[in-house]
Amino acid sequence: MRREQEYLDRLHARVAELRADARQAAKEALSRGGSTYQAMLERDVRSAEAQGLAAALDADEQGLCFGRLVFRDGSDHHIGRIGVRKDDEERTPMLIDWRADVARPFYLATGHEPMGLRRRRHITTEGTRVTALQDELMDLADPERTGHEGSDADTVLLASLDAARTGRMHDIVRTIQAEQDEIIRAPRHGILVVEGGPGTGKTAVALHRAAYLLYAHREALARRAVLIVGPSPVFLGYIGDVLPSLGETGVLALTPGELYPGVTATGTDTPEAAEIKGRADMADVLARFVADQQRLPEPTLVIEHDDGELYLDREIAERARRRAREADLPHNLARPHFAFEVIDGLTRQLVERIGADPYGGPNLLGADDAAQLGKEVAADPAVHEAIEELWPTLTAQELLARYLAEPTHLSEADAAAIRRDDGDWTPADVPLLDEAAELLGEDNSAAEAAAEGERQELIAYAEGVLELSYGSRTQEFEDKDDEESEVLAAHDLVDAERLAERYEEADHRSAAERAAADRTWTFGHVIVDEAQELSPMAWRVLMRRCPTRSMTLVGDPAQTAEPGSCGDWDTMLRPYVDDRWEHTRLGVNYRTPAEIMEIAAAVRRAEDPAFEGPRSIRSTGNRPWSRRAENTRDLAAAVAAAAPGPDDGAHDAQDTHGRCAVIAPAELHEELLTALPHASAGEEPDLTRPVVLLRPRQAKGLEFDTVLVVEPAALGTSDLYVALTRATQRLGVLHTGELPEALRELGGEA
Ligand SMILES: Nc1ncnc2c1ncn2[C@@H]1O[C@H](COP(=O)(O)OP(=O)(O)OP(=O)(O)O)[C@@H](O)[C@H]1O
Repeated sequence: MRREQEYLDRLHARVAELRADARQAAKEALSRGGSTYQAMLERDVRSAEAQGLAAALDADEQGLCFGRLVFRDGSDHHIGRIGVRKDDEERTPMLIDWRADVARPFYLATGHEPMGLRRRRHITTEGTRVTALQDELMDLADPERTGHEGSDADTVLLASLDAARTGRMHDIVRTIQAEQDEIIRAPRHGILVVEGGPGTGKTAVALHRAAYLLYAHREALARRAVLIVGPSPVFLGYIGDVLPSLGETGVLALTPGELYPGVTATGTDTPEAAEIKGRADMADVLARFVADQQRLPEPTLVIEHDDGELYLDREIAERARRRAREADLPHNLARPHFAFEVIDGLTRQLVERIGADPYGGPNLLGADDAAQLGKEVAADPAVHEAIEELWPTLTAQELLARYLAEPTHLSEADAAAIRRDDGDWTPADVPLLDEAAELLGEDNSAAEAAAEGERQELIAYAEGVLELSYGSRTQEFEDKDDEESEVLAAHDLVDAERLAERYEEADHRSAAERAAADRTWTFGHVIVDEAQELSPMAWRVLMRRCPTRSMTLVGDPAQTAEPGSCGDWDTMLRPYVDDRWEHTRLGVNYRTPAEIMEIAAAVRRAEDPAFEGPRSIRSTGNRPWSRRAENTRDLAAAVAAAAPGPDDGAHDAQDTHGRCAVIAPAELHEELLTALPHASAGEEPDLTRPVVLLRPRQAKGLEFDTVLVVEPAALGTSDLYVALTRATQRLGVLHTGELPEALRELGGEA
């Protein structure tokens, strides 16, 4: 213990040095200029590394070093959440990153397959103090004894599973299990599906996989960033500490409703509307709706022009539309083709009329005259108004708002279900907006004009500076150097352009930050949690964000709650990769004790007799209970009595009370809050509070020491299954009406 403590003290001293260095390096890396692709790449990689290191070093109190591997060949390594090297010539490793190959035996070695190990040590720390050692002898012939042998890795695992929850997810680097390790380190390319029941560590594995990939493919991923998609803002908050504690910051975490930059989906759809909007057919429906915007004049549009009336008739418009469509470009980008053809058609009309030879001879106008007329037609605002009427420039938002106000190409009932005149965007609108943006094409002209404007301003500024210094010269000098000064001005102009370019390069945002603002960004890897919930339209968005199809999808079809989701993996993925995706399964439930899992599985079995839940790794001896109340007010009082009171507070992460969630249908929240004024509730409740009141959907992916499920009969099977499996220790069920059959056997409160 003493020797380990001394080692750790040296390690922490070194980390303190590195922390200061990393902060400085992050600053320097970001301000580094350079115009070449390589320089920008290096900057991104360096800054990601340095920022990550700083973040990981900040988190070092949480157990920087947690293991030690002693090999038969005499080599000996400490394992930790990041790699740390000495400040000597060889940069000798002091701590090996858990992701390095050398560290693998820490997770995989067994008595049967010792992988060259003599001894594996688990080091437990509190802050910077070593509090316990557990040694596993891998070589029974080894005569050395330390007095810490006897326990095995499960002791460490079970202690971590039993610990009180803090409302924030923690990393599991100390105790990654072999089946999880395989998934975490699976090759980057291709689609990997990780399926598993509640509590099997899918989220934990997905996050550690992100950390592993960022480590193993630093260059590629620091530049393109990793996208993590999770079900709700509360969930993203819950998992938000894990990657920074592992030193990784190059990750963008979004909910499916946030995938369209600039749009916040605050509205809600009926389940029916969400299902319709999520159907794969909607891509085709929107494409047809875009084509509907490319109209023909009915009747002929008459345009007052200086040289007489112009008739934009069906024939001109039809030809122009055909030509524009042949260009096979998105709507907004094809518009110039349409405009060109219309102007051409109208000019011909004018030429034929003005130049007509009354005696029937050839047209009297020459090519120059015709060109001049063409220019005038092209400059006429009335012509452009007419073009805009027939082929409007549209944003995705405009198009979708138009569509939702009057949905077409759907059955009457479906159209009625999604019709909406105004109101906020909903999560189900987001994939439609993205689809619309694809169909319309990025209309970058405004952004480009703005960028060009900015560049011109900089050039003008540089010229202004030049003029100032030029003006301050003596007259004599000016006269003499007239020619040269022009050369000088041109020279400075070039510099001004360089300046403008550099201005663009000095974009100090990280790749993840740039990705957040850019709809067309493509990520180096995409991780989707609760992947079973996504609609076919949402998959289209994610596949566009990841053309390399380097993806990890985790989910549990048995927990599917959204009406419009794809349901099974094959339906989800076949359209994109046929059957070229890999399927893995996690089968051990680390969260829910056996007593609770049994009840939850019974709920599912009522619908599907063949259902098998994941196997719980532990039991707690706490029997789940139920309690009936006469009416809603008594129900609320019973919930309040079962939940921790305002003074049993969990005010810091170290407390032992843990966290309690009350999971209840939305209709009951008001009443429950009167009885539980200290509970955190609302759209984004604070999970670190001792009591949290949640709707069933909000509870997805989360976990608590104690869970109180209220009125289970009001929840659908899937929501109920999710709610029941959130507890790590205790479960209570409170109700007024009949219980679902699977819960009727529950005894009373102990
Ligand atoms: N190897 C491990 N060591 C320690 N804890 C683990 C390990 N694997 C999983 N856990 C813990 O088990 C709990 C459940 O993990 P996680 O939330 O990742 O499960 P999940 O499969 O995503 O569950 P759900 O589908 O119910 O949301 C978490 O507290 C996680 O930290």
